[in-house]
Amino acid sequence: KMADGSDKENDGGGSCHRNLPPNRDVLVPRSDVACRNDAVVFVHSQMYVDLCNNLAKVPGRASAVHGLIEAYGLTKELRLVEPRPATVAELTSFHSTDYIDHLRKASAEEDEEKDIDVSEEFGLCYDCPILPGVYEYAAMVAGATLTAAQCLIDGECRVAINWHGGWHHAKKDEASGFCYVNDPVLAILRLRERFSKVLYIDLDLHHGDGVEDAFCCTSRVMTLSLHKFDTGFFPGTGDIHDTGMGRGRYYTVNVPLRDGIQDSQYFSVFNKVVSQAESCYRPEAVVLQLGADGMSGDPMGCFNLTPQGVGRCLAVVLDWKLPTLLLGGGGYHVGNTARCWTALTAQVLGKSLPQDIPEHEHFTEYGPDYELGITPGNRVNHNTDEYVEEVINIVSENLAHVM
Ligand SMILES: CC1(C)CN(C2CCCC2)C(=O)N1c1ccccc1/C=C/C(=O)NO
Ligand SMILES: [Zn+2]
Repeated sequence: KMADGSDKENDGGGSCHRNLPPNRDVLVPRSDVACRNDAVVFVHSQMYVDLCNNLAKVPGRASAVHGLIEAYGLTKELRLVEPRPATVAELTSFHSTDYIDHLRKASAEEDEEKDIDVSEEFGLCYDCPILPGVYEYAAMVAGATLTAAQCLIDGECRVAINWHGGWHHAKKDEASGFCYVNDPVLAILRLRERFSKVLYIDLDLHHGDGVEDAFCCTSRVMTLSLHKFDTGFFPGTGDIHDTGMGRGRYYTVNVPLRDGIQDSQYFSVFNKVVSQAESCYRPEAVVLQLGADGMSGDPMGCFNLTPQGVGRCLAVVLDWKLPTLLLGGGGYHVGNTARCWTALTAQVLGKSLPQDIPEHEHFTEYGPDYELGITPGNRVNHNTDEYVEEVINIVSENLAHVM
């Protein structure tokens, strides 16, 4: 049974003629669902940073992110909570037992014994090589995200952060896009035990396909992704007309964008779409994936955003005063990813930061300017105002079906 008495299967959702008991969802005053504690939980341990450093796709990124947050003195303002690895039971609340068993066995093998063609079947091949220890890494990242979600459920905080999570491509029984375990899905399933409606927002450059797939048939979770959508660009899903299925129809929102978008246009699209989604869906909790591979200077070289632009999007979400889980994701320029997530961490804390990067272990990553801000490049923007207006109109029409 879910928190609101609905069954897992029967989500009691649907469009305007919802058959929910009227007095459950409408009359609950919003203050009841937001917690009164304004602490900010930050999931961290040295072992966790070391694990992420060695096994995540971008070696050394975890310690650069943590190092900059610490160098700016923000860890003193955060409530640091140690992560613990997710249990098999937690991992299989979404992933298949076969897949998790395979991941665990393959991860334990030494390199030479690995039987490459067997690992094909679970998507564990080229993009997602089975590195020794990848199971421990994936279980710890999932456990960290679940730890953050639990803090929100227990009212320990209003915002909880795990910058080393956000692996949004992993599927029920398949690794994908270098994501082995889908920690956002696990967190949403956990939040659903306490909150009847969860809004997932994905601002990574790539479409959040794994999370969308997990919840495409239910109205209890709305997934909303802004991403690059172009022929041949990974993962290839996230078309504007993909709006979910069955009871989940209209509760999947896709905002496909082109190369070169900058802060002002991105914020304008975000603000119109996400504000309408919040006001018609009225979620009780939010999961926000903030992958930083859309930053100007990222080797993906697609979007042309800065931490300031994403910060304006974050401000809209924080203004709702709902339990909010912040996750990382992509981000392949180590310095810019650290700049982005440090700036966002400070924003959550209501702290303004000096532009000069403080002296610290990773100082050299920030040359030649050694400043916190990122300036947008002067690349061509393929998002015409007409295109953006059309996208907003189509998404807005779809959202009108959500009551
Ligand atoms: C292997 C990495 C993850 C790194 N990378 C680039 C970055 C700069 C140099 C290589 C990719 O394009 N990758 C991918 C390869 C295949 C499929 C997906 C991705 C990325 C997914 C993602 O970011 N989702 O949010
Ligand atoms: Zn990405």
